[in-house]
Amino acid sequence: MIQNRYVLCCGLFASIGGLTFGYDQGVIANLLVMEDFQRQFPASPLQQGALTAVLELGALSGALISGAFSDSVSRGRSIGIACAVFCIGSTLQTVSGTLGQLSLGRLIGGVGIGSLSMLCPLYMSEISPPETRGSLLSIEQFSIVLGVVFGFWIGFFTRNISGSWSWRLPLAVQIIPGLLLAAGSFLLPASPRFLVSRNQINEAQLEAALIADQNGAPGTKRGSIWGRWALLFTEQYKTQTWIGILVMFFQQWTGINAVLYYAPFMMRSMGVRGDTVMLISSGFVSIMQFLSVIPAIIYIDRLGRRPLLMGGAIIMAFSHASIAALVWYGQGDWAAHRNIAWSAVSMIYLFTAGYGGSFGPVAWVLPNEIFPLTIRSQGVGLSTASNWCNNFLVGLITPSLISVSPAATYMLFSCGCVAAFFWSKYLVPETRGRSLEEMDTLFESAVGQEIAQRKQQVGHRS
Ligand SMILES: O[C@H]1[C@H](O)[C@@H](O)[C@H](O)[C@@H](O)[C@H]1O
Repeated sequence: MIQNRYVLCCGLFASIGGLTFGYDQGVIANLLVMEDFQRQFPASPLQQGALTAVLELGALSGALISGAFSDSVSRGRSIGIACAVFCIGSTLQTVSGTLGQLSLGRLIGGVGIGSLSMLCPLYMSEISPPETRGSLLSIEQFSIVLGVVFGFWIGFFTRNISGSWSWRLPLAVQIIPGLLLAAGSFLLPASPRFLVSRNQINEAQLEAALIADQNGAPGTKRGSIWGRWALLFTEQYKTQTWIGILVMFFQQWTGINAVLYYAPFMMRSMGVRGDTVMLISSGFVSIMQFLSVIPAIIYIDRLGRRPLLMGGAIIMAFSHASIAALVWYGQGDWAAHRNIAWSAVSMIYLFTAGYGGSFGPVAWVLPNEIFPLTIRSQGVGLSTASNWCNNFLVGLITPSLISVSPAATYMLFSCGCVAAFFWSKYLVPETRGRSLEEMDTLFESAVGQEIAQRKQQVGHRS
């Protein structure tokens, strides 16, 4: 990857989008327990849940809206617009004085985040060569988790500032990456001519050439927006569409967010108290997620996507099942079962490591490499929407499940991981090292022909 510094720099820069996504997820855990925040926004448990969920619903619409419209303007311009929406939402959150304003800010910010979570990996996939596409796209996950780590620790350190700056400051900080990406987005779209001259013809060039070509060269007509959405479910493309939707479905039903959002709750039920709860649950869980994505970035293009998915699914299924057994055994009296409690905590870390090296990054890689150019924005938009939709559903049902039976909750997620294993083994084709053209043979579609034709057109015009 280092060999192609230009691609790496553009990819790294675009991955700032992931940072905004993770930051928002990381920061909320701390805000909800801050004194001044609770005084300013007294909220029932239901309202607290709604405050978390409203961002996910905004993000879900953001991903779908961008999927529909990002073909009308360049990828770079779309990223710029999404950043502007994100910054407006973040500013509103920072200055808000009522729960309504704060929720509106999170809704608007969510639309920006959802759009960025779809647009940035899409852009990254289009500029990267096949040999390093997996690693480059895994940087999206790296950025998301780096954002979670920053969000958590910034909130953790500002929580003792007196007055409303304790929570306004961490909310304001997120505007910085938003502004940075917005400013840089104007430089992002690569010039086809420039890349062709460097012998780096790939999807980014094709896209840029298509956008520049308002009338569309012969054979490049892309149909109406609705027509392209409908194409997703035709015989020719439905395999890719379902892989995109399901990889995000399984990512969420591994239970990662149940662990992230509700780990403090579980730690408390094990008798751990005070700041330590936050630290060892949210704080260290996110650090573990961050550390475990590093081997995935290094090995994803050597080992392939499927081995990572299958290996991760086994580790996660085992960890969840062990937690279920330990919790079931020890929950009656944690004080008498301290070792069991700490074994369960260590299984949470094992689960997170398994997730961080598999479904965490791979779910951001796969959807971005399997769709043909004609329907790529819509396909990636729908897959990303599946991420947010399932994220929302898991968040919605987990508290009720845990209140009924924590052990059964972990067993449910263990079953999700077992299903994810069989799905990866039997239904996911290996995309490692294949150029986007070669996806044809995998999916038996005409994608490659379309791309090859476009490349020729770009080559001729340059
Ligand atoms: O890949 C990300 C990441 O793992 C986040 O920590 C999680 O909160 C998201 O839901 C997921 O899509």
